Amino acid sequence: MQLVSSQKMFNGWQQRYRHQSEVNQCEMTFSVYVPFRVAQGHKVPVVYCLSGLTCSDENFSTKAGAQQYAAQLGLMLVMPDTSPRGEGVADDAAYDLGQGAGFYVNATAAPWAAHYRMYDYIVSELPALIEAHFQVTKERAIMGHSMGGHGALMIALRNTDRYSSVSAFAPIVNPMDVPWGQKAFAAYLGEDSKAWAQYDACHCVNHATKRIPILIDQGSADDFYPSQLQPEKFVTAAKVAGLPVRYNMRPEYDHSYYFIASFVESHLSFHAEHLGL
Ligand SMILES: N[C@@H](CCC(=O)N[C@@H](CSC=O)C(=O)NCC(=O)O)C(=O)O
Repeated sequence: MQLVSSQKMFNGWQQRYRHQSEVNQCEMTFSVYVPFRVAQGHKVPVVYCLSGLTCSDENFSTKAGAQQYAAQLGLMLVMPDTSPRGEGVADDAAYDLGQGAGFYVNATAAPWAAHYRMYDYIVSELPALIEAHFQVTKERAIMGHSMGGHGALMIALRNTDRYSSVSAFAPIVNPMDVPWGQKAFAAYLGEDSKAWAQYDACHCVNHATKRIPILIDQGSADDFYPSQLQPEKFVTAAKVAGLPVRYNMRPEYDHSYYFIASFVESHLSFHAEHLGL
Protein backbone atom coordinates (compact mmCIF):
# COMPACT_ATOMS: atom_id res chain seq x y z
CA MET A 1 0.00 0.00 0.00
CA GLN A 2 1.51 3.33 -1.05
CA LEU A 3 0.71 6.69 0.56
CA VAL A 4 -0.19 9.19 -2.19
CA SER A 5 -0.95 12.27 -0.08
CA SER A 6 -1.52 13.29 3.53
CA GLN A 7 -2.93 16.51 4.96
CA LYS A 8 -3.71 17.46 8.53
CA MET A 9 -7.42 18.20 8.94
CA PHE A 10 -9.45 18.83 12.12
CA ASN A 11 -6.50 17.53 14.12
CA GLY A 12 -6.58 14.19 12.24
CA TRP A 13 -5.31 13.20 8.79
CA GLN A 14 -6.89 13.18 5.34
CA GLN A 15 -4.95 10.70 3.21
CA ARG A 16 -4.96 8.89 -0.15
CA TYR A 17 -3.51 5.45 -0.73
CA ARG A 18 -2.84 3.35 -3.82
CA HIS A 19 -2.67 -0.45 -3.77
CA GLN A 20 -2.78 -3.45 -6.06
CA SER A 21 -6.27 -4.99 -5.93
CA GLU A 22 -6.37 -8.77 -6.30
CA VAL A 23 -10.10 -8.84 -6.93
CA ASN A 24 -10.18 -6.02 -9.49
CA GLN A 25 -6.82 -6.98 -11.02
CA CYS A 26 -5.64 -3.38 -11.22
CA GLU A 27 -4.28 -0.57 -9.08
CA MET A 28 -6.95 1.05 -6.91
CA THR A 29 -6.89 4.36 -5.02
CA PHE A 30 -8.90 5.16 -1.89
CA SER A 31 -9.13 8.08 0.53
CA VAL A 32 -9.34 7.89 4.31
CA TYR A 33 -9.94 10.31 7.12
CA VAL A 34 -8.14 9.23 10.29
CA PRO A 35 -9.48 11.10 13.35
CA PHE A 36 -7.27 12.39 16.16
CA ARG A 37 -8.67 9.71 18.47
CA VAL A 38 -6.37 7.23 16.70
CA ALA A 39 -3.31 9.32 17.60
CA GLN A 40 -4.54 9.16 21.23
CA GLY A 41 -4.08 5.39 21.05
CA HIS A 42 -7.67 4.27 20.46
CA LYS A 43 -9.06 1.96 17.81
CA VAL A 44 -12.02 3.53 16.01
CA PRO A 45 -14.93 2.13 13.96
CA VAL A 46 -15.12 2.78 10.22
CA VAL A 47 -17.79 4.32 8.01
CA TYR A 48 -17.46 3.38 4.32
CA CYS A 49 -18.65 6.19 2.02
CA LEU A 50 -19.61 5.14 -1.51
CA SER A 51 -19.88 7.74 -4.27
CA GLY A 52 -21.99 7.95 -7.39
CA LEU A 53 -21.64 8.02 -11.16
CA THR A 54 -18.61 9.96 -12.49
CA CYS A 55 -16.99 10.08 -9.04
CA SER A 56 -13.61 8.95 -7.76
CA ASP A 57 -12.49 8.57 -4.14
CA GLU A 58 -12.09 12.36 -4.01
CA ASN A 59 -15.64 13.63 -4.50
CA PHE A 60 -16.82 12.71 -1.03
CA SER A 61 -13.54 13.72 0.62
CA THR A 62 -13.46 17.20 -0.97
CA LYS A 63 -17.17 18.11 -1.13
CA ALA A 64 -19.20 16.39 1.61
CA GLY A 65 -17.70 18.23 4.58
CA ALA A 66 -17.79 15.04 6.64
CA GLN A 67 -14.37 15.16 8.29
CA GLN A 68 -15.24 17.70 11.01
CA TYR A 69 -18.04 15.42 12.28
CA ALA A 70 -15.92 12.27 11.94
CA ALA A 71 -13.29 14.06 14.03
CA GLN A 72 -15.82 14.94 16.75
CA LEU A 73 -17.40 11.48 16.80
CA GLY A 74 -14.17 9.48 16.56
CA LEU A 75 -15.01 7.76 13.27
CA MET A 76 -12.65 6.80 10.49
CA LEU A 77 -14.01 7.45 7.00
CA VAL A 78 -13.02 5.25 4.06
CA MET A 79 -13.84 6.63 0.62
CA PRO A 80 -13.28 4.08 -2.16
CA ASP A 81 -13.19 4.68 -5.89
CA THR A 82 -16.34 3.81 -7.85
CA SER A 83 -14.76 1.34 -10.30
CA PRO A 84 -11.54 -0.27 -11.39
CA ARG A 85 -9.45 2.03 -13.55
CA GLY A 86 -6.49 2.08 -15.91
CA GLU A 87 -5.52 1.68 -19.52
CA GLY A 88 -6.09 -2.08 -19.56
CA VAL A 89 -9.53 -1.78 -17.92
CA ALA A 90 -12.65 -1.82 -20.09
CA ASP A 91 -14.41 1.53 -20.42
CA ASP A 92 -17.25 3.25 -22.24
CA ALA A 93 -17.59 6.80 -23.55
CA ALA A 94 -20.85 7.32 -21.61
CA TYR A 95 -20.68 8.69 -18.06
CA ASP A 96 -22.99 5.97 -16.72
CA LEU A 97 -21.02 2.87 -17.77
CA GLY A 98 -17.46 1.67 -17.28
CA GLN A 99 -14.80 3.56 -15.34
CA GLY A 100 -16.45 5.74 -12.70
CA ALA A 101 -19.65 3.69 -12.89
CA GLY A 102 -18.94 0.24 -11.42
CA PHE A 103 -22.34 -0.07 -9.65
CA TYR A 104 -20.73 -2.15 -6.86
CA VAL A 105 -21.45 -5.49 -8.59
CA ASN A 106 -19.23 -8.41 -9.64
CA ALA A 107 -19.49 -8.33 -13.43
CA THR A 108 -19.95 -11.64 -15.18
CA ALA A 109 -20.21 -10.48 -18.81
CA ALA A 110 -17.39 -9.62 -21.22
CA PRO A 111 -15.47 -7.34 -21.39
CA TRP A 112 -16.27 -6.17 -17.85
CA ALA A 113 -15.79 -9.42 -15.92
CA ALA A 114 -11.98 -9.22 -16.07
CA HIS A 115 -11.78 -6.25 -13.66
CA TYR A 116 -15.20 -5.06 -12.47
CA ARG A 117 -15.56 -6.85 -9.12
CA MET A 118 -16.53 -3.90 -6.95
CA TYR A 119 -18.89 -5.95 -4.73
CA ASP A 120 -16.05 -8.17 -3.52
CA TYR A 121 -13.75 -5.17 -3.30
CA ILE A 122 -16.04 -3.20 -0.98
CA VAL A 123 -17.32 -6.15 1.08
CA SER A 124 -14.07 -8.06 1.54
CA GLU A 125 -10.80 -6.82 0.06
CA LEU A 126 -10.88 -3.20 1.17
CA PRO A 127 -12.03 -3.86 4.77
CA ALA A 128 -9.32 -6.51 5.14
CA LEU A 129 -6.73 -3.99 3.95
CA ILE A 130 -8.06 -1.25 6.23
CA GLU A 131 -8.16 -3.55 9.25
CA ALA A 132 -4.59 -4.71 8.58
CA HIS A 133 -3.08 -1.21 8.23
CA PHE A 134 -5.08 1.16 10.48
CA GLN A 135 -6.00 1.33 14.15
CA VAL A 136 -9.63 0.34 13.62
CA THR A 137 -12.12 -1.97 15.27
CA LYS A 138 -14.11 -4.46 13.22
CA GLU A 139 -17.23 -2.31 13.72
CA ARG A 140 -18.41 -0.82 10.41
CA ALA A 141 -21.21 1.24 8.92
CA ILE A 142 -21.79 2.08 5.27
CA MET A 143 -23.33 5.03 3.47
CA GLY A 144 -23.45 6.43 -0.05
CA HIS A 145 -24.88 8.78 -2.63
CA SER A 146 -26.97 7.94 -5.69
CA MET A 147 -25.26 4.89 -7.31
CA GLY A 148 -23.22 4.73 -4.10
CA GLY A 149 -26.40 5.02 -2.00
CA HIS A 150 -27.69 1.98 -3.81
CA GLY A 151 -24.36 0.19 -3.32
CA ALA A 152 -24.51 0.92 0.41
CA LEU A 153 -28.10 -0.32 0.79
CA MET A 154 -27.55 -3.45 -1.31
CA ILE A 155 -24.24 -4.36 0.36
CA ALA A 156 -25.55 -3.76 3.90
CA LEU A 157 -28.71 -5.79 3.31
CA ARG A 158 -26.69 -8.71 1.93
CA ASN A 159 -24.20 -8.51 4.79
CA THR A 160 -26.13 -7.48 7.88
CA ASP A 161 -23.56 -9.29 10.04
CA ARG A 162 -20.83 -6.93 8.77
CA TYR A 163 -22.47 -3.50 9.19
CA SER A 164 -24.15 -1.86 12.19
CA SER A 165 -26.19 0.61 10.10
CA VAL A 166 -26.62 1.94 6.56
CA SER A 167 -27.58 5.34 5.17
CA ALA A 168 -28.04 6.87 1.74
CA PHE A 169 -28.42 10.25 0.08
CA ALA A 170 -30.70 10.25 -2.96
CA PRO A 171 -30.12 6.57 -3.68
CA ILE A 172 -31.04 4.57 -6.74
CA VAL A 173 -33.08 1.81 -5.04
CA ASN A 174 -34.49 -0.43 -7.75
CA PRO A 175 -31.85 -0.50 -10.51
CA MET A 176 -33.65 -3.31 -12.37
CA ASP A 177 -36.47 -0.89 -13.01
CA VAL A 178 -34.74 2.39 -13.96
CA PRO A 179 -32.63 3.40 -17.00
CA TRP A 180 -29.25 3.82 -15.21
CA GLY A 181 -29.52 0.40 -13.57
CA GLN A 182 -30.93 -1.45 -16.56
CA LYS A 183 -28.11 -0.20 -18.78
CA ALA A 184 -25.37 -1.08 -16.26
CA PHE A 185 -26.81 -4.45 -15.21
CA ALA A 186 -27.34 -5.56 -18.83
CA ALA A 187 -23.71 -4.73 -19.58
CA TYR A 188 -22.10 -6.09 -16.39
CA LEU A 189 -24.39 -9.05 -15.67
CA GLY A 190 -25.76 -9.93 -19.12
CA GLU A 191 -29.18 -9.50 -20.69
CA ASP A 192 -30.87 -12.20 -18.57
CA SER A 193 -32.44 -10.15 -15.80
CA LYS A 194 -32.75 -13.17 -13.50
CA ALA A 195 -29.14 -12.51 -12.48
CA TRP A 196 -29.90 -8.91 -11.56
CA ALA A 197 -32.11 -9.25 -8.47
CA GLN A 198 -29.21 -10.28 -6.19
CA TYR A 199 -27.82 -6.74 -6.70
CA ASP A 200 -31.12 -4.84 -6.44
CA ALA A 201 -31.77 -3.26 -3.01
CA CYS A 202 -35.56 -3.60 -3.34
CA HIS A 203 -35.06 -7.36 -3.68
CA CYS A 204 -32.29 -7.60 -1.10
CA VAL A 205 -34.65 -6.41 1.67
CA ASN A 206 -36.07 -9.93 1.65
CA HIS A 207 -32.68 -11.49 2.40
CA ALA A 208 -31.60 -9.35 5.35
CA THR A 209 -30.84 -11.63 8.29
CA LYS A 210 -30.88 -8.80 10.86
CA ARG A 211 -33.02 -5.66 11.33
CA ILE A 212 -30.26 -3.26 10.31
CA PRO A 213 -31.16 0.44 10.92
CA ILE A 214 -31.58 2.39 7.66
CA LEU A 215 -31.56 6.17 7.07
CA ILE A 216 -32.38 7.81 3.71
CA ASP A 217 -32.47 11.50 2.75
CA GLN A 218 -33.92 12.69 -0.57
CA GLY A 219 -34.10 16.21 -1.98
CA SER A 220 -37.41 17.21 -3.55
CA ALA A 221 -35.69 19.32 -6.25
CA ASP A 222 -33.44 16.46 -7.39
CA ASP A 223 -33.76 16.13 -11.19
CA PHE A 224 -33.09 12.38 -10.95
CA TYR A 225 -35.69 11.75 -8.22
CA PRO A 226 -38.66 10.78 -10.41
CA SER A 227 -36.82 8.98 -13.19
CA GLN A 228 -33.86 7.17 -11.62
CA LEU A 229 -34.22 7.14 -7.82
CA GLN A 230 -37.78 6.70 -6.47
CA PRO A 231 -36.66 5.95 -2.89
CA GLU A 232 -40.27 5.48 -1.72
CA LYS A 233 -40.24 2.12 -3.49
CA PHE A 234 -37.47 1.01 -1.18
CA VAL A 235 -39.14 2.47 1.91
CA THR A 236 -42.28 0.44 1.15
CA ALA A 237 -40.33 -2.76 0.38
CA ALA A 238 -38.24 -2.41 3.53
CA LYS A 239 -41.29 -1.80 5.72
CA VAL A 240 -43.04 -4.86 4.25
CA ALA A 241 -39.89 -6.86 5.06
CA GLY A 242 -39.98 -5.52 8.65
CA LEU A 243 -36.85 -3.36 8.39
CA PRO A 244 -36.64 -0.03 10.26
CA VAL A 245 -36.27 2.87 7.80
CA ARG A 246 -36.05 6.57 8.65
CA TYR A 247 -36.89 8.51 5.47
CA ASN A 248 -36.54 12.29 5.19
CA MET A 249 -37.81 14.29 2.23
CA ARG A 250 -35.80 17.54 2.14
CA PRO A 251 -37.69 20.37 0.41
CA GLU A 252 -35.84 22.23 -2.40
CA TYR A 253 -32.56 20.28 -2.16
CA ASP A 254 -31.12 18.86 -5.38
CA HIS A 255 -28.81 15.92 -6.19
CA SER A 256 -25.53 17.71 -5.52
CA TYR A 257 -22.92 17.53 -2.81
CA TYR A 258 -24.38 20.79 -1.42
CA PHE A 259 -27.32 18.61 -0.36
CA ILE A 260 -25.03 15.96 1.10
CA ALA A 261 -22.99 18.55 3.01
CA SER A 262 -26.21 19.94 4.51
CA PHE A 263 -27.17 16.63 6.16
CA VAL A 264 -23.96 14.64 6.46
CA GLU A 265 -23.70 15.41 10.19
CA SER A 266 -27.02 13.68 10.83
CA HIS A 267 -25.88 10.61 8.87
CA LEU A 268 -22.61 10.30 10.78
CA SER A 269 -24.42 10.82 14.11
CA PHE A 270 -26.86 8.08 13.11
CA HIS A 271 -23.97 5.71 12.43
CA ALA A 272 -22.13 6.71 15.60
CA GLU A 273 -25.25 5.93 17.64
CA HIS A 274 -25.56 2.46 16.13
CA LEU A 275 -21.83 1.84 16.43
CA GLY A 276 -22.27 2.42 20.15
CA LEU A 277 -20.25 5.68 20.39
N1 LIG B 1 -25.41 14.67 -15.40
C1 LIG B 1 -24.31 13.90 -15.14
C2 LIG B 1 -24.51 12.90 -14.13
C3 LIG B 1 -23.42 12.80 -13.15
C4 LIG B 1 -23.86 13.08 -11.74
O1 LIG B 1 -24.75 13.84 -11.43
N2 LIG B 1 -23.17 12.37 -10.86
C5 LIG B 1 -23.49 12.48 -9.46
C6 LIG B 1 -23.91 11.14 -8.99
S1 LIG B 1 -25.28 10.56 -9.94
C7 LIG B 1 -25.58 8.99 -9.44
O2 LIG B 1 -24.83 8.18 -9.16
C8 LIG B 1 -22.26 12.99 -8.72
O3 LIG B 1 -22.08 12.71 -7.57
N3 LIG B 1 -21.45 13.77 -9.41
C9 LIG B 1 -20.18 14.26 -8.91
C10 LIG B 1 -20.22 15.53 -8.15
O4 LIG B 1 -19.17 15.89 -7.56
O5 LIG B 1 -21.27 16.19 -8.05
C11 LIG B 1 -23.29 14.25 -16.06
O6 LIG B 1 -23.71 14.83 -17.00
O7 LIG B 1 -22.10 14.04 -15.86
